[in-house]
Amino acid sequence: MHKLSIRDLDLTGKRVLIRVDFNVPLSKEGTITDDTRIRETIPTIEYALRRKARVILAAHLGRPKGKHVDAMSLRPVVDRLRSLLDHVLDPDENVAFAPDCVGPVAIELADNLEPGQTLLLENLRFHAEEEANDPAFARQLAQLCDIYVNDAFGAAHRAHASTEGITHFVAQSAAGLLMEKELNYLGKAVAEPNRPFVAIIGGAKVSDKIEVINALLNKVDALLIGGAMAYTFLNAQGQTTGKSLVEADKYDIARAALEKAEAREVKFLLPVDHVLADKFGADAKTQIFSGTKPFPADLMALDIGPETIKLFAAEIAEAATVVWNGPMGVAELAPFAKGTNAVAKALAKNEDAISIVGGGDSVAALHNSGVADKITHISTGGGASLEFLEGKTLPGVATLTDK
Ligand SMILES: Nc1ncnc2c1ncn2[C@@H]1O[C@H](COP(=O)(O)OP(=O)(O)O)[C@@H](O)[C@H]1O
Ligand SMILES: O=C(OP(=O)(O)O)[C@H](O)COP(=O)(O)O
Repeated sequence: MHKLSIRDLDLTGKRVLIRVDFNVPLSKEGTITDDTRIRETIPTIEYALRRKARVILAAHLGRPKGKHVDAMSLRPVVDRLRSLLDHVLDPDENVAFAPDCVGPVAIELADNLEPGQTLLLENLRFHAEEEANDPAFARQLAQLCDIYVNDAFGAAHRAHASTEGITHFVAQSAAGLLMEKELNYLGKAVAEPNRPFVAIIGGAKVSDKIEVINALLNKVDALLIGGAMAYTFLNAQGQTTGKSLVEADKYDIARAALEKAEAREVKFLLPVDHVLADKFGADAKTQIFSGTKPFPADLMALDIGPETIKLFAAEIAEAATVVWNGPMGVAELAPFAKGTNAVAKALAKNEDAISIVGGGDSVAALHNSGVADKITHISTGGGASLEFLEGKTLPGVATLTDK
């Protein structure tokens, strides 16, 4: 990588702001259900603390849309972070928390940090200026630090104030250890992928990821679509899908992708059966529904069905490289986790293939399926890894200081 690395810098005594991706899945009660993203950043934080940096951590959680939302506070992350840093911190040392990511309190807490101490800032996205990449807000973040490090690979596809704007107001911007690891691994894995190359896309961020599908069609031999993403495609093909999540303004993109797949002879597999539910909840009434007839109007699809599982598993068994982002259904609720678990197991079974799984919820689901240790690379980025594989320049990387 031709970008400055945290390893190139003298951190001693400096206020080092590390942008991390702590966008972890939370239970309804607000407990962290998968801490992979926090764990994966520990080497960078530890590296800085051991060199006596004054560490300031900045992150987002969820999509609060510029408002303070209690359920999306980063405060619950403090305890987990403290325990994961136990081997580095003094026994009586705590991770400090700033209730706002900018402003006088954040400045005072950052200035008062001693070398080797850590401060976590409240959710950046409680300010609309973060996603708007507002220069004045970026400058406020920059005022907190002497050096900026981006370790948030999972958010590197966003040109936000904390991932892009801030770099214009600090002297040095470097990649963290996790960022370097992800870029190195993903860069090598897909430069010359072993074929057949299969991509599996699911999840709920349809408008973000549907555009990526078009680009992936230039690279892959087969594309398997599950999760909420599937219903925009089925709808675009004329099937009515009840109350399933669809994004009607994306039909044209969906149709174009289907046509491109046909023209390029890329296998494009959509679910052929579904688990339909009367509501979004663990106690929903469910039924299996197959075929192309209209779904009952009052039901929604929350998982792929058994025939689809067979179809997808057969494709995965033949693959030499598999990239997977986005659960096949609402995997955080047990009645709708079967499809995701089955895909995870199919991936684990194909031990000869290079398998790459990315995304906050996908990785959480992978851990729940009990086969995470059989996956070649678990990435902390879903959308970010897809955009990187597609060959796009990630704004959060492009803007770092050149070596
Ligand atoms: N059929 C579906 N209908 C509604 N939501 C779904 C469906 N399938 C998956 N989801 C939701 O998708 C979310 C994960 O999607 P996404 O954020 O794109 O994945 P990742 O975090 O792995 O990148 C989960 O919260 C899950 O409930
Ligand atoms: O969870 C994330 O992305 P992912 O769901 O694609 O893995 C990142 O933290 C980015 O979050 P965003 O998609 O709300 O910008």
